[in-house]
Amino acid sequence: MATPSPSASPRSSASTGGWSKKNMYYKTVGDLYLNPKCLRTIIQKECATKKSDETYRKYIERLRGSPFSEEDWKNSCGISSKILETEVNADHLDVTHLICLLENIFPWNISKEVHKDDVDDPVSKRIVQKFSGVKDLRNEFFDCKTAAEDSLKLEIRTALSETMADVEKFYSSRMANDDGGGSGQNDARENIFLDKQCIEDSYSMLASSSSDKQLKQDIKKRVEKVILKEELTSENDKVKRGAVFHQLELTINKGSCNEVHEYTEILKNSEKFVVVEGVAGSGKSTLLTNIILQFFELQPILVETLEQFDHVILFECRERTVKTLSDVVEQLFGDLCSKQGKENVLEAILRLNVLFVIDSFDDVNTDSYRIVKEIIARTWRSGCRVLITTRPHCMNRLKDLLSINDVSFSQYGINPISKLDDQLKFLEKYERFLNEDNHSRGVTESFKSLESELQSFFTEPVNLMLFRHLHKHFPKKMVSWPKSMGVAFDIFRLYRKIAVSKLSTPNFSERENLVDDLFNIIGRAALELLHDNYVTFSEDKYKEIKEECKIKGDSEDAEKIILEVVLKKHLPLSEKGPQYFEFRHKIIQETFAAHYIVERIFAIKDSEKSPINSILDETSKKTCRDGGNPLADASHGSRTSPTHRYPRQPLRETLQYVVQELSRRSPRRFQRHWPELERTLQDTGIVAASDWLDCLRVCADVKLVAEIAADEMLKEDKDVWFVTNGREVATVAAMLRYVQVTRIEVNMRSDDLDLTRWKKLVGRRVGELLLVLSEDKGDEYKARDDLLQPLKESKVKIVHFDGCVGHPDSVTALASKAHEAEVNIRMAVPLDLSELRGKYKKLNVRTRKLPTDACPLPLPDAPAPSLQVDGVDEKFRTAVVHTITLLAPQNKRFATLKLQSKTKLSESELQSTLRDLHAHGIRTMEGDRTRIEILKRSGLINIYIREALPEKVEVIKVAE
Ligand SMILES: Nc1ncnc2c1ncn2[C@@H]1O[C@H](COP(=O)(O)OP(=O)(O)OP(=O)(O)O)[C@@H](O)[C@H]1O
Repeated sequence: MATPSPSASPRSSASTGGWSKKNMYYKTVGDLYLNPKCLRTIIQKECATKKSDETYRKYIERLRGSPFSEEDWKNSCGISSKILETEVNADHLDVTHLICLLENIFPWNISKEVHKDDVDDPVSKRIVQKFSGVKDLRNEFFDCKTAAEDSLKLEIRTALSETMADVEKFYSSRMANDDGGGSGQNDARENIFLDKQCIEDSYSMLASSSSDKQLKQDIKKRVEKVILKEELTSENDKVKRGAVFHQLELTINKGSCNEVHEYTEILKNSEKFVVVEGVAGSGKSTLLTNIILQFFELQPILVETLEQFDHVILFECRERTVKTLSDVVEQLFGDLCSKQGKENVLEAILRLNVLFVIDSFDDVNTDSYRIVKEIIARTWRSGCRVLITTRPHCMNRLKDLLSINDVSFSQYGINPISKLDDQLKFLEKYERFLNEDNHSRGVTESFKSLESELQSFFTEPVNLMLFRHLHKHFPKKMVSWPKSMGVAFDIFRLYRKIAVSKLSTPNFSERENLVDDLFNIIGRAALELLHDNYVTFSEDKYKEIKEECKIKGDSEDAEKIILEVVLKKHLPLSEKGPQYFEFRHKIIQETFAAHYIVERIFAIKDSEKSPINSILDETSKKTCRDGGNPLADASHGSRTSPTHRYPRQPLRETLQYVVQELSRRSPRRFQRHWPELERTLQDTGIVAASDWLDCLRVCADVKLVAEIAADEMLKEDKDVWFVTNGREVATVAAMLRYVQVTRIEVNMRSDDLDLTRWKKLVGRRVGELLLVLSEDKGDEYKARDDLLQPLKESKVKIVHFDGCVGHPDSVTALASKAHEAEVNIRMAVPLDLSELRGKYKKLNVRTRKLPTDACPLPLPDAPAPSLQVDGVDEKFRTAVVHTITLLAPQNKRFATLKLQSKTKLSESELQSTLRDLHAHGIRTMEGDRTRIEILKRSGLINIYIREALPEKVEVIKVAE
């Protein structure tokens, strides 16, 4: 291994002149990457007769001449059996699986005389053993980083070079036997071994402070040029992304509730993979670009632990200009790659701490899917991490891919922007940046004046952006905007208006007709591209659309303007990479395609039997590109109608927008075409309950969709429906029209709950309801009594309530519907809870100190309630005793008593408090003896008061 020259010392050790421990560590990690590399090359040689689409299981079965029984297969391959059953490419296999493959292939190749001289004392067997040895050392190294620093590193290197030497000998003699030596031998060597020196040199370049700085500067310049700003429309409204970025919240789903996190915590945990799932337009790509801008210090760094990465590499799955991961690397490190070779540079990069940022897994094509798999396989045991986004319907597919590769990951969802305050902040940022203060007041005022139900439709950034644009173009119409969840049709109307305004033809209706003709062409192109799974397309395709528009358009200008309005040129990060084109947003492509289908439906004669299928079949016939859709089979497999030539999965959202637009424009036509539409939706993979729920989110006001979603939920025995955000309030309310289930569990921030939608849900619910209303930290005593009022007139049965209550009417509402319930109340003001008597099986009350002049408000006594006093401060004794005695039930018995304080309370004060309470006759049912318990982590204090009062009250600290 070459020793780095002083000039190439990495930046972290620039002052000391030597390699830092971190860099040595990653250098060794890098060496270990030669191990799988070498293994893969051997596999390729040993599998010379394997067909490219043949799985390894099938290949081994072919070698042995008979299929495996399931048991034999599992015995032969153990944990690798699953992946070898489906994988066809060694690049996607990790060391464990590669070794297993070699173990299974060598014996057959020996018996089949591929290695005829290797029968006695087989060298191949020793090679496999040696690789296993390196693998064990490698695992030890990764599991124990401290030990890895010293002797282990040496051992690894020795074992690795011995293995390599054996491999080289083994294959060299074979090559010599095969073709008499000469050039063949060298070729064989080159195939097996990467150029270590080049890797070393690239690594030095990437890791040394001066050249790394230069490389980063070069990339930074391109990032600045390509992603620092976003062009919103063609109307000269470029914004600096950092200035308008709304701090999104992320959620982690914990069963029935969502845990909310700031987006800045996204890399805080240590999982190798972080998956961010979000509906169309929820801000996934924007989040990633924001992280990239932070990494290159084009914005202040807020994302925790981002600084620990040496490089960030962006890969967009909709890309079609690269075929391998080394191509992706070449896009960024072009010069270095032309000197050292892109594969060597990639190997060097994998020794560093690199964050791979992969956007839109749902858009993968055959090539980009291969690259994603390569990233998974090659970053599995390195210092690299991966951040990947997807729309929800491909989440399961991504999960399968990760789990088949044994990759653990954390999964976040993007929280909808539900609070009015946040929605306004989002809008204001854009207007302030675009320097449209007066207009801004207009936009935000206009938004404020919308009915709250309408406001609650704008929970995705893309919708809020649309609101801005619509306000600008249809200011008067905003008030009368229809209360449908969908905005797709409005997107289309907006673009039509912008396009019409760009034309110079004096006659308005002529302009409109021209735009309609041109949008028809663009809509058809949008559909054809989506049909073939293309979100980005080449310049040739762009020119083709342009030519067609030219034929239709009266003037060349018209077609130019319109293409500029709807499409955009995508600038690649790489200087030399080919440019490509796309719609301004995928949603725009989808809405244009949907509009095209709807227009065709309108134009078709009533007698036409299956208009939607005819339109789609016609599209299939026209398109001849093989867009490759690796997710199609797995995500809906047998659900795809065998009668269609191509999978229709890429049209999933488009057809949902068709439902939305058609039902809005012509309920009669919609009813008539629904049976066919339903089947077509199924062909796109909308089959399971979760798929229909997804569809319902887009068209919640479409009764037919709600009915199917509800039915599917029941068919799948989903007898408890969970509601964790505003979207689910709407979808569950829609389904409740048709079906009642055993229980509905609502667990969300009260701020995210829109009153109008909530009233609908409560009004339609008959039966059990679990209601947990949480507040942001610090706001635990903010009551939303308005949310409890609708309970009064409802037919719900509250079985669990957790929330803050601030008015006696809310207690009455709760008491009227609670039955055998667990009730956890935070009292915002002193309240009489006696109405709850007989309604609960457990009552936990939290309160702050009551005012000195408050009168007694005894809690019900059976079953004994629990009480927690929050916000206890240093001089607490009197106030705490006063509060507890005022709330004590008639029999003075509490189940438990707790105090919560932000500051450390003095033990003697606590002991005196307990004595005072004892003197007032207060007792607790829990606790074997009188004592005080301080919980170490939370600081919560349990007070146990039994009859016997020891002279010195024990204060003990316990771990939770
Ligand atoms: N956090 C944000 N702050 C400000 N604007 C945002 C934010 N997120 C998204 N936007 C705006 O909304 C638009 C749509 O967002 P984005 O493209 O990131 O959504 P997406 O989830 O990646 O959509 P898709 O799944 O359709 O690809 C962006 O072009 C941007 O203008």
